[in-house]
Amino acid sequence: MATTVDKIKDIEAEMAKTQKNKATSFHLGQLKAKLAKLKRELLTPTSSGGGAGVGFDVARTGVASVGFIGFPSVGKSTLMSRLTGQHSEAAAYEFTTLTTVPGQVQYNGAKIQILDLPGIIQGAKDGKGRGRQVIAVAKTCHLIFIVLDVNKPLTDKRIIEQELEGFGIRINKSPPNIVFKKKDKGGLSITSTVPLTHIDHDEIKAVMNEYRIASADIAIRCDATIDDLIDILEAKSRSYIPVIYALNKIDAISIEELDLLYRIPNACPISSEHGWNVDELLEQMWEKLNLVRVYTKPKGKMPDYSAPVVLRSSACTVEDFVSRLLVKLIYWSLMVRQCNSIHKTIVEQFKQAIVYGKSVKHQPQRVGLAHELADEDIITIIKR
Ligand SMILES: Nc1nc2c(ncn2[C@@H]2O[C@H](COP(=O)(O)OP(=O)(O)OP(=O)(O)O)[C@@H](O)[C@H]2O)c(=O)[nH]1
Ligand SMILES: [K+]
Ligand SMILES: [Mg+2]
Repeated sequence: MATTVDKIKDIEAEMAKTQKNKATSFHLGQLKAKLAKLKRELLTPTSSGGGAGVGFDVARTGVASVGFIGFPSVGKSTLMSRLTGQHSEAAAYEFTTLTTVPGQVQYNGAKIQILDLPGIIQGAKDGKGRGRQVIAVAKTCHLIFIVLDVNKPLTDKRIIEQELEGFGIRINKSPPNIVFKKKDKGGLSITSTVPLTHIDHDEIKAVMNEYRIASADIAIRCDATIDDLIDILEAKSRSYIPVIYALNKIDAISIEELDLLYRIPNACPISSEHGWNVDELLEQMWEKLNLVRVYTKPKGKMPDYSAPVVLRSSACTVEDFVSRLLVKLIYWSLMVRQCNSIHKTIVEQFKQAIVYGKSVKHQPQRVGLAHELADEDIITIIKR
């Protein structure tokens, strides 16, 4: 019986020899949808393999995690030790690192977890080496550093991107602006707010047919490709993750070569060994993570600027803030054995919050639990 990998190869071969035109667009749409389904099958963790495994899953700490992806010996572990002070074995031979090595960096008052990972090789997404487990860990990170050795061909960059994309990771991209709503009846209704230059309705129908979707509203609000549409249908297995290209070992190249590297978007040239430009890398990391620092101000007192509560921008409401405080409080009360004194959660006791900062129009402003906080806001919680 043909394996999933064989089936994928067959479809890719057929797509390569099919020219794109009006007559073939239905067929091509169908092939793309089939391919996406097979790839999902390949990457879904089963008891017999796939997913993360022993030595790969580590406890998550901090407000966000950053994973390192790269070919062997590009300097991932050297960078890890440089950033965190946590030693990760580095050596001149390939596959020095064999498991996930966690470390932590404290930046702007936020604890950020750093995950040094084993090197991957081309074909990792198809099950070569431990690449699948490694990329599975990266897929759960909030930011990925693609570490590249500047002495090696720049085509390595593209190969790594393809490996990540093949795993459902979308790099430095937000989800396509397509609103998809499945219905019980009424057929397919396809509308678009911009001219579609990459897809026609035949292709869309072929994809829907392959996914056995007979009735749905599809509102396309960008010049989408068929891959964008499939990304929406496969939303559960897609992760949109920011990436920084850490271009390592610049100590080994000329100034002229270095100039060229500065033109690459989302990149940061560094030397892990010498610590060159690592500050810039941390700054870029901070920007990409888009974290929200909130300072607490006890009523009638000055704000506490020494220890912000740090939230991710995807969960930064007053309620998220309060829950975080609660976690800290429970932890603290466990430490001093006062569990019984916290019988009511702060959320239950919450009356309102008084906020100063970028998230509010008036300084200060009274807000409720659903209010979204912004970076460097100051908050006072008023209890019932
Ligand atoms: N010249 C130079 N060499 C470096 C730099 N960073 C790392 N190296 C060297 O590159 C080699 C590989 O470094 P590692 O940190 O082990 O690389 P890795 O990517 O973790 O390798 P694997 O774990 O095997 O995938 C070592 O000999 C390092 O000393 C750098 O900035 N400049
Ligand atoms: K190495
Ligand atoms: Mg290593």
